[in-house]
Amino acid sequence: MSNRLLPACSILLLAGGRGRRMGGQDKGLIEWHGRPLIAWVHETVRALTDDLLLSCNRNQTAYAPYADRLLSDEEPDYPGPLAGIRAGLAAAHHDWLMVLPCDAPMIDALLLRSLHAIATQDRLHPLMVRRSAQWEPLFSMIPTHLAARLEAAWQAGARSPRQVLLALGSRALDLAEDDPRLANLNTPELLER
Ligand SMILES: Nc1nc2c(ncn2[C@@H]2O[C@H](COP(=O)(O)OP(=O)(O)OP(=O)(O)O)[C@@H](O)[C@H]2O)c(=O)[nH]1
Ligand SMILES: [Mg+2]
Repeated sequence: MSNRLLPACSILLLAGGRGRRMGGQDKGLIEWHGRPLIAWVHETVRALTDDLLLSCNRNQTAYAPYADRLLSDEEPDYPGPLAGIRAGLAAAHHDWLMVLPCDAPMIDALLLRSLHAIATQDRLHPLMVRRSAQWEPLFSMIPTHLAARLEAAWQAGARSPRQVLLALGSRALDLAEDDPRLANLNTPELLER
């Protein structure tokens, strides 16, 4: 069961950020309990897809072992995670794109299987994790046939993944606000945990 591919699902790991709160470090490559953050996420997702994409804007050589294909943003200067999602949707080989951040090392495969199972009950809409009232577009599933609509939103100036996925009719997967599997490591203090 745990080694089974998620049907029709590409996975995109987002590691294309500036890492300002980490002093400008490339967050996915920061070590946490002896390994880069991206290695923890990679270990969890590797067996789930045969189309593993990774969005990064620097250090391509270091990231290469953690994906089948690397993508980078078309626009310079870090336009935000929607740029990575846009590139991922255009590149994905499968009907669905699962989007995950590079800095959530405690994400687990059971949660990702649930996200996939619930999303694929409905072929039309994205599914986003929601914690209390907070939508989390970087833990999401997007049907790749929505690429053209996302592209239109991008061309119209949209840059917020949350707003775009809501406009595309995203459904919610409700999880507890303090669900440890979703913990994001955004600052050096959090790395001490
Ligand atoms: N492709 C791409 N991904 C991004 C961009 N900005 C952020 N991300 C990714 O989106 C996810 C969530 O972003 P943040 O947690 O804010 O990370 P960050 O932007 O590197 O960090 P801060 O500069 O401190 O906000 C991370 O996995 C980032 O790598 C971007 O401009 N392009
Ligand atoms: Mg950011």
